[in-house]
Amino acid sequence: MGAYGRLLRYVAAIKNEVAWKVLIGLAISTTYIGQAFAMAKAVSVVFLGGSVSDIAGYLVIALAAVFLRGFLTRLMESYSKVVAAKVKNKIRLLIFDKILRLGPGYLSNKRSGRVQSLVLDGIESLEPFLVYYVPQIITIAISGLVIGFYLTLLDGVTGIIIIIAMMLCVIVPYLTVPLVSRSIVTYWRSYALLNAQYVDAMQGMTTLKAFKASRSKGEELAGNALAFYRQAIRNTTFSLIDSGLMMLLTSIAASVTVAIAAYRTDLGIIPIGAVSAFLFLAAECARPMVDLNNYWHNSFLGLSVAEELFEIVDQELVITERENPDQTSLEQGLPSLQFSEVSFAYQEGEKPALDKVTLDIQPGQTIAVVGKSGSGKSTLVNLLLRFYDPSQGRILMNGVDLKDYAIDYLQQKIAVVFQDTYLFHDSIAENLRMAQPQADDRALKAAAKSAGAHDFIRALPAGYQTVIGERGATLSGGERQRLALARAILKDAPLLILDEATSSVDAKSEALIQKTLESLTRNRTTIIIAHRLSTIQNADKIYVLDESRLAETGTHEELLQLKGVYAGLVDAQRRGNGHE
Ligand SMILES: Nc1ncnc2c1ncn2[C@@H]1O[C@H](COP(=O)(O)OP(=O)(O)OP(=O)(O)O)[C@@H](O)[C@H]1O
Repeated sequence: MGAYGRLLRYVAAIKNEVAWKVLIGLAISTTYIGQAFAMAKAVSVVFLGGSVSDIAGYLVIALAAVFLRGFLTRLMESYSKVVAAKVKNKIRLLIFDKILRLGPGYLSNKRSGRVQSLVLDGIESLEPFLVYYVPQIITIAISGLVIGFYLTLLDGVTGIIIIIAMMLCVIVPYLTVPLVSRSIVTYWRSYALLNAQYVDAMQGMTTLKAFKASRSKGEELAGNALAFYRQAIRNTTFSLIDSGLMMLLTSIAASVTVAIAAYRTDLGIIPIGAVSAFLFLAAECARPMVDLNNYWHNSFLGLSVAEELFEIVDQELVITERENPDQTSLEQGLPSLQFSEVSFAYQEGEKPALDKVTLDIQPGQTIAVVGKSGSGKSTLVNLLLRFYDPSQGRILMNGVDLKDYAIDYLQQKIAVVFQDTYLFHDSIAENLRMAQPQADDRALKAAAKSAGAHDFIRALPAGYQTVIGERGATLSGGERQRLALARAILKDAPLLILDEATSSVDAKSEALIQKTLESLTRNRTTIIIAHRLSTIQNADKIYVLDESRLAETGTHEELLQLKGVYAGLVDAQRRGNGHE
């Protein structure tokens, strides 16, 4: 079990905490042993005809052990929670960091609900193994050996029997691993599937309602919920059978030990006083075994989840940075950009999204990229941001290959307004500050004014402090776009990319934004991707993509004269707008 061994490395990372847990665990075991020992002594004294006053001291010790155990158990519980929070947080940060480094390319093939259940519930399920099982097995090994050794001193044969029985209790649960693990893996998969479908349904609620598909989606979810429920029951059944067997085994082990001790006493091999020691201490050997088995069971889900988590940890980074990457070449004036014979396909062997595309953009130019839907326009942006690397050809910025830049440095120098604006469930101010965390309120307002967003923000109940819901759900499409534009303006980067940035705003706002853009693009290199061709007529150069290839290049007038793809697009748009 590879994941099992690798998880132990995470335990090594918290070895001090584990050591403390073992110490507290040993202290708890000592109270049990002390209590059992005192009771064994008391019973021996009574057996040998002693009075209540003769056993008073033992009873006080037993009582003190009970109180001390109560305190230690509480201490152990709260300490375990602190350790658990710490280790889970560490693993979550590790996974989150890796997913961020893998980038959008990795996530585009994953379901958000699946990733969510893995990072939240999945990591949560590692707790029993990391925080409980491992320290418990160390505690048992030490306390069991001590008791076993002591009992062996009392009687070698019975002592060895109890040590063997304890070892069996540790080993036997491993025998049911294949059966139980299969059941738990299925349980986890059905849970993750249900979660993914639920998140999908919630996100697509409006579509489901609009297409009257909510009933059929609901039925599908109910079907999966039932499958999950059945799997959960099956799982519990396996678990109960297994822990029942374990209890039976430990009880048999304790009873057989006591019976053997009693028999050997009867034969006169061991003294009568030793039987009571076996009576109480054999039960003490059995008790932590049952706990251990429970922790083992609870660990199972985590062990199956760990395999998936390690898949992410092991996932090779497609986008890498070279050693000592360039972090200076974008400081020299406005950036130029050269795409030279760039080809790229999202999936190997599939039709390329870009096919031998060559662009030459001079510093400070405003260029436009147009083309039919699916012609590859947004893919250019994905490559510029290094979400993906070209499969062939090179992209140079200021004469340096994008692959030679530090990724953070490169991305800092590019401000993008994406086609599908993403706003977070936070205040407008914080959403804007994502572009520049130190920006003061005046800078926020100036950016919002330039993007034509200030007036609508002011009209909101809490102004810039208004929380706008997930994906900016409480705003209109146009308002979301204006905020995204304000965010890009605030970033103040030398390369500005507008991917359909004004497609959802009304004519009045667009006129205002166009004016802002004119001043904004004056001291920047700008790439505008637009469907509405009226917005890019003044671009220094227009690149026309068709079927992933660069079909035409020129100014608006030059392209119209060509009477090719661009002229066709303009014509189609005019007719669509009723200008014919
Ligand atoms: N993440 C992805 N995984 C696989 N294929 C993708 C992905 N993103 C885009 N594609 C495909 O790549 C091609 C180019 O897509 P791209 O988004 O660049 O087109 P576009 O010109 O920007 O289209 P639109 O104008 O509709 O936004 C399309 O065929 C599209 O289906």
